[in-house]
Amino acid sequence: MDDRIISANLMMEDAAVELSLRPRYLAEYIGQTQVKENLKVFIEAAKLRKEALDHVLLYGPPGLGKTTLSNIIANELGVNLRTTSGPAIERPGDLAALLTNLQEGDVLFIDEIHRLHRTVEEVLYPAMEDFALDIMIGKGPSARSVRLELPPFTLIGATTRAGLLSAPLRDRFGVVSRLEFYTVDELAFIVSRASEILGVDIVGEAAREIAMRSRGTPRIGNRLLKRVRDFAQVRGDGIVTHELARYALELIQVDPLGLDQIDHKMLKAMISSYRGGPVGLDTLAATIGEESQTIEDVYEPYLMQIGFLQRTPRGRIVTPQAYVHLGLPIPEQFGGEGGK
Ligand SMILES: Nc1ncnc2c1ncn2[C@@H]1O[C@H](COP(=O)(O)OP(=O)(O)OP(=O)(O)O)[C@@H](O)[C@H]1O
Repeated sequence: MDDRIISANLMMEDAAVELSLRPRYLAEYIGQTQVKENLKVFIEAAKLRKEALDHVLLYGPPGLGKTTLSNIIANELGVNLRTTSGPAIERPGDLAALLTNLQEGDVLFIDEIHRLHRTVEEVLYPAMEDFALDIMIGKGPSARSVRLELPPFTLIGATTRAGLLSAPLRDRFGVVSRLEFYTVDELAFIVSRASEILGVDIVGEAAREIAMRSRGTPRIGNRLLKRVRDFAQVRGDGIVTHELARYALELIQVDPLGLDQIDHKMLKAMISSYRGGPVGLDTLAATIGEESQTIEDVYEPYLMQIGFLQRTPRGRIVTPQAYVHLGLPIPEQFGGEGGK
């Protein structure tokens, strides 16, 4: 179970709050400027032509706002949104049922689209390309295929692993957008906005402190805000001051760059057992008792983003910046004093 407070994955406790915090229009959606600007034009053009928007693929690490953006796209287009996920569509018939229930221009959102079954994916190709379903009727020699027309619709696919998408599926998306980690300024804005909605009294520096420790991810920012609010209510007078935010974040063991105990454990294990690397992903996973895929999808992207880890063909390497952050001497191969 992934229950780290700095996990970008959706947790049970997030669900209700996220609904209330989710921006509903592009104008309220903070950051991701490039993606937003492009979408604004494509949405406007589709509306002018009274056509369905081209299919959209959103990819990037978890918690950056793919689901939120899909809701916004449907809202801006003024159409219905149907939501499902790759693993939830077990048989081609399940997808056919979803598709035949769409109205003209509707948005179908498929989260984790890289996990679609191959047989389901094949049904999706003609649906995306020609707005048609090819259905097999009968069995054996008398079997024949019947083509069913679908209303024009927009498929939005979301994935954390664009590399796992098959080429034919990827090619059928007209718009492919990569979501990036958020800057501290953007996150501070998101945390302040969430505080307003949740009725939390917070000073600007405290929102910024939370933002700095949110690993570039709004979902984490919102979660840290809720925990800090608890401390303000129980240990303080309800107001989230800078001092209180720092105190609470220290107690919940999220360091000034948003690293938790597991990040520290992983980096330290790489340093003490493998002299900082290179170390292979599977070896690393076994050493710290985590799944390789979790390390690769969830933890590593942020450590690479802040320049603490580097991926090389021979494995992962801890960078000098990480040694400095952990308060360890920089090794000789980086021109440091090493353990001397
Ligand atoms: N640009 C943004 N501005 C304001 N809040 C945001 C933004 N992006 C995301 N959020 C907040 O972060 C929460 C998580 O976003 P969302 O559920 O869309 O992430 P996601 O990328 O779909 O993650 P996953 O696919 O892992 O569920 C939302 O409820 C929303 O409150």
